[in-house]
Amino acid sequence: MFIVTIDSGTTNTRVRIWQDKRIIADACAAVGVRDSAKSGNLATLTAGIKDALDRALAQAENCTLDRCAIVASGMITADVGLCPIPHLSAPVDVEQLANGAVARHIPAIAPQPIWFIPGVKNALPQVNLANLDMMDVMRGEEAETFGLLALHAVHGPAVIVLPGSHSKFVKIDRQQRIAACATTMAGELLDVLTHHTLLAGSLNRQFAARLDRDYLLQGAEACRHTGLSRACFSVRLLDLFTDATHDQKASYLLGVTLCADIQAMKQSRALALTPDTRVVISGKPILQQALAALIAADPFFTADALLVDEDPARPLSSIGAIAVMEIIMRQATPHSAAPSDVVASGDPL
Ligand SMILES: O=C(O)C(=O)C[C@@H](O)[C@H](O)CO
Repeated sequence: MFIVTIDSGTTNTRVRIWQDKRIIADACAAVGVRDSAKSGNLATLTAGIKDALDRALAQAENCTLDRCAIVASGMITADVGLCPIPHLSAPVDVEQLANGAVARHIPAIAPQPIWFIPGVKNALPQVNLANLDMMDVMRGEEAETFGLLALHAVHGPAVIVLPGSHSKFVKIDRQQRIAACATTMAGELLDVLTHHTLLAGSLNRQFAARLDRDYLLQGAEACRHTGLSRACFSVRLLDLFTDATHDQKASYLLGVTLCADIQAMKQSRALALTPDTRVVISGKPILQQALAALIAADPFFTADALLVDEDPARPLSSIGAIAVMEIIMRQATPHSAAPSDVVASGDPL
């Protein structure tokens, strides 16, 4: 039996084919829900996923589509995705995630149903301005979270940090459930500032290759003291009036943006962090090191953060999706696709 995992976000989709817990083929497509949101239909997204699936299948020896179970996670289950599913309300464990998965026939992609994993939201009966800070959502990171828990000896209570375009801070409770999360737009912010503002000139349109800890901490301090916007402009001043290197300027900007992340994590009423809460950081090494350095320098925290390595052979999103798929296959859940579940790519959203 082969398992195909489809990890589809806002701009990119990755298809991997697995056999015996090993990736035997993979392909990427520059499509995501941004395409369907822009066009108002699913044609580009569907065609991109199908193309990536075909390319992956062409690499996979002895594997044909009819021998595959297919499982998908990410923004693909959002209102502008291939299979809109409401978020499950936290707390959610991996079994509940599997029970909430929906099978849907999408003949333009595969003859068999695709299992879609729902996202997770914080439990809040009604959202208003007074409690907005307690609300949060994720789609895709729930699979990554359970992937991380499957691979590493992390026991709740803990907060798992998944840095990305949207950084997620995911609270795990004692029962190894997702209890709540908080999202920031640190990755997108850093990307926009580095590539699409005046700072692009000061930073040569590049992120830091190596972390300069002093500049990181100074950037964070400036953000705390003068606010995000002024601290960002200080990168230009470093460029105009000092001989700071590229890595120093880029580390400073990293400190500015991540300072706001640490603040979000500490202030979140949904995460309810205490000084001794275990913080576990995944993601790119430079982001891990930067967040760990900011936590080490922050008197609020009494414990060092734990860094977990990313293994390209065992991507968290796929490991989590496979854990969900294995539960589905074990249970042989009867709620497979009804005829009304059939989606055609030309359907309007
Ligand atoms: O659930 C939604 O609708 C989101 O917008 C969540 C988004 O932040 C993703 O988690 C990014 O990966």
